[in-house]
Amino acid sequence: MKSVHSIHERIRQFSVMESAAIAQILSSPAKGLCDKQIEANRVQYGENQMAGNHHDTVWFRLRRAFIHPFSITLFVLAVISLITDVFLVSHVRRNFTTVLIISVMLIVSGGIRFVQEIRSKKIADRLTKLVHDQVLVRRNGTVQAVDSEDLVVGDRVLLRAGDRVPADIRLTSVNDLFVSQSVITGESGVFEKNAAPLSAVPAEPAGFENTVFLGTTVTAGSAEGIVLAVGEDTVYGTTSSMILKRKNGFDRGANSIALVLIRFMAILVPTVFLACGLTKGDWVESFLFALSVAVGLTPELLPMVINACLAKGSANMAKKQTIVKNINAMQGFGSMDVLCVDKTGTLTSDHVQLEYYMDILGNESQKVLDYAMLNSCYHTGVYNHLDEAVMHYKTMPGKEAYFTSLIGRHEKLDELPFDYSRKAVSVLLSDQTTHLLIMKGSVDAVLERCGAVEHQEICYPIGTDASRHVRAVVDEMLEDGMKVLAVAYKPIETDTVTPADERDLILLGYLAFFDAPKQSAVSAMQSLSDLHVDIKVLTGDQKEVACSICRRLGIDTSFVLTGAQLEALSENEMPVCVEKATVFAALSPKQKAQIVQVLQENGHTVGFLGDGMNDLPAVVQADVGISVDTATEALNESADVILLKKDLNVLEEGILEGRKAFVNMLKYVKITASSNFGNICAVVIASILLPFFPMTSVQLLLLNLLYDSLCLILPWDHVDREFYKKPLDWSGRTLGRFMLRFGPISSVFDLLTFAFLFFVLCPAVCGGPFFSLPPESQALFIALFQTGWFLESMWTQISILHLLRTQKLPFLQSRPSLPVVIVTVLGILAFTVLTVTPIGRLMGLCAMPGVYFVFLVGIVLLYLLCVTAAKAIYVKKYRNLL
Ligand SMILES: Nc1ncnc2c1ncn2[C@@H]1O[C@H](COP(=O)(O)OP(=O)(O)OP(=O)(O)O)[C@@H](O)[C@H]1O
Ligand SMILES: [Mg+2]
Repeated sequence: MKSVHSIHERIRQFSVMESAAIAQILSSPAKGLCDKQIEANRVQYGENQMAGNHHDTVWFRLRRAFIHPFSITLFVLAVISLITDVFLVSHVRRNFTTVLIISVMLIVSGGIRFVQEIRSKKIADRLTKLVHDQVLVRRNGTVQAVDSEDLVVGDRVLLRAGDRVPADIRLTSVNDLFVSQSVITGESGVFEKNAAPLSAVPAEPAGFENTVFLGTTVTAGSAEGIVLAVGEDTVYGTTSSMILKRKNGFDRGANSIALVLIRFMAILVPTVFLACGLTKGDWVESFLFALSVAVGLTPELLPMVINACLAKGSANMAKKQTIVKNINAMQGFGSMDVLCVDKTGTLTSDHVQLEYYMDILGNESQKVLDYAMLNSCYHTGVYNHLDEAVMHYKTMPGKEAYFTSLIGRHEKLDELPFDYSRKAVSVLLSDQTTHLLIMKGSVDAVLERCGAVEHQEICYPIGTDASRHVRAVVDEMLEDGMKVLAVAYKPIETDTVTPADERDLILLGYLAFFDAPKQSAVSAMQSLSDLHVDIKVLTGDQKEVACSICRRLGIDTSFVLTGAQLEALSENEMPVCVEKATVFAALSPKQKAQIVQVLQENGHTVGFLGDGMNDLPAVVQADVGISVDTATEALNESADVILLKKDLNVLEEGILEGRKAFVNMLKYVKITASSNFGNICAVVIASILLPFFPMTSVQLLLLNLLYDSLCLILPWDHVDREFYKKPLDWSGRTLGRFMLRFGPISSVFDLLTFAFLFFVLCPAVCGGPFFSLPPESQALFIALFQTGWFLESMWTQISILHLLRTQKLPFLQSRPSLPVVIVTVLGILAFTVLTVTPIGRLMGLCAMPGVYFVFLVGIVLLYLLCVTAAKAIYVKKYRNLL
């Protein structure tokens, strides 16, 4: 096994070399690789893909379609029958039919699976293409955008703020490059990188100051570098399986379902084996029969039905502006009961406007705007809506020349990029005569670094009095829901800046941004709360602004928690307070994630919708991380779901689709498992009482396969509103009770059928009770009995599907979709006809006398009546059917 951090030898060696030497060794000229070299390097150093993606090929799907417990059981049966029916018997008695039938079943079931898998894969591929990661590289002398998976060692990559680093890259030139590499090293905070060779090879990834690693994010600046390692050779590739947080809610649910079924099997299968073995003495046949029972009990098409439901759901969501990147997150969508959102763009319009630029007393001031413009223009961090709003002034008619000349007169020397814990950004500029440090940021962050205030070109030392004045001006704007930033500056001698220089600044004034509350958010929130999804607002903005906006949108602001208050909470208070509050303000990125985590620990399935770099930790932490397509690449890369439009209404539709897919999955699992369980119980009893097997292994498997194939239509079924008006639980928790309530009812009717067949119908047709008959008539007796049960099982299973797919009266109050009706009706007809065809005869089935169908209709109706009553009791007791 590889060590936790395995740094590729090439990266280690090259870290101490000049970049020109590296370029020569990797034959990577300054104008980039040529096509021939790209292919050569791909062959030599490999592709930029992780193992998981590689293996998801057509071959992989083919293997998955054909190798699983169901097909293996069939295969074992085929081999055994090959030995007993073909090899061990004389030439004349040789019989290939069973082997043939089983082989056909194998191919058909694998084929259906395969087609379905390929369809799902196609949908998934199409969706991921929509959100593909693109990188800028220099190739053939031009700069072009390519998929990050196409990168090869030796490529020259260009990086900008907001990018997710696409490979392990040695930097060749940098421009104030800052990266956040917590994915690799676990340390939070941003680190500056440079392009100079190191003096010695460091031991830890954190020490490689001239290398950026796959998976880390560029928070500020820009750079160019040569790719040294791709795919699994990267540090991320060797550690990702350990570090990457898996969204495993889905697997957890699937496992808990499997566990319930395994428990049932563990009891039933040995019972069948022993019962048959002891009563019939044929242990080999009993073993095969028990094996088929085990297979019969599993909803073996479950993975396929799930895939089909999820793929169908995600395709529907794509039509509604929601792209599901991680298909397993669909389940999260179905069970999500708390949705955390940020403020800008979600609750407010996305167009933030700079409304006022003013001095410390609140009068308009051109100097404040000029300094803000210089700051926004020259810092190279991830741009957000605030910078855009400032820069917008540059394009105003008549102002362009003024601002262009202002910016032209200044030259940038250095910067301290924006980060969400400091909540401020500084740039160091030179205007030929002096060096000027200009800072803009949250009022608190800037004010605590100021030693003086400036009014009409005169500086006054800051006193307690001044800060009270400052507060008065700012508070008024905050109350109106404005976002306020402070601007400060100081002349400085040096050519570079460090955080220590950010003190004794002179406060110049404020910028007030207006961000109108979005009226459509009100109705969206109402419909989300109708769907029982709680909304919580998590913002980095000040409490006053957040409250003002929330109040205008009708969000409860009676209990608001700020970042500082959150920090002061004890371990016991935390879960209670987080549960109670609906608005959280002045949060750091880490606190956003912390809140999501606390909510998860409280038992919620949490979604998080955000669009900034500061939302990244929370998006990763959430069960469903949602971002917007205009968000930075790093965020989109980590999100499970991407909205093409940042709008809560879009999300509501997504949630509904998720839940519908989910209901159809649950229908399949619960209905199939319970009717299989009922059948198996009847088999156990019958095999003890009867002198022969109530059904052959092959018949049992065929019944199972036919029924399950019909269920493949379920993803296309309508879903009743009652089922999706609340978040759903994906687990085996209620599966057991569902099976135990509905399964035995079907067993009772199976046993009634057995009695009718054994004591009435078969003796009447064959001319006497079983034991009094000669062997040929006994064979007919058995065939009639087995066919009778085959039909009864099939008819009841299909009709029960219609009964249990809804809480209401089937057909009258809740209609299944047309495809479901067609498939099930045709299914019943086809399988009934099958019993009189030559294929049916090969499987030991035979034509039933007409009178049996009269009995069959009667017994199915009686069965449906009983289940309807049981359903009413079940719904009354547990309030929900599925
Ligand atoms: N470009 C910027 N320059 C200076 N300061 C900034 C900038 N962007 C944000 N800030 C400061 O950081 C704080 C938090 O940022 P922001 O309001 O974007 O957080 P947020 O959680 O993303 O908010 P929202 O919920 O509205 O999206 C702001 O209130 C502001 O003080
Ligand atoms: Mg934001």
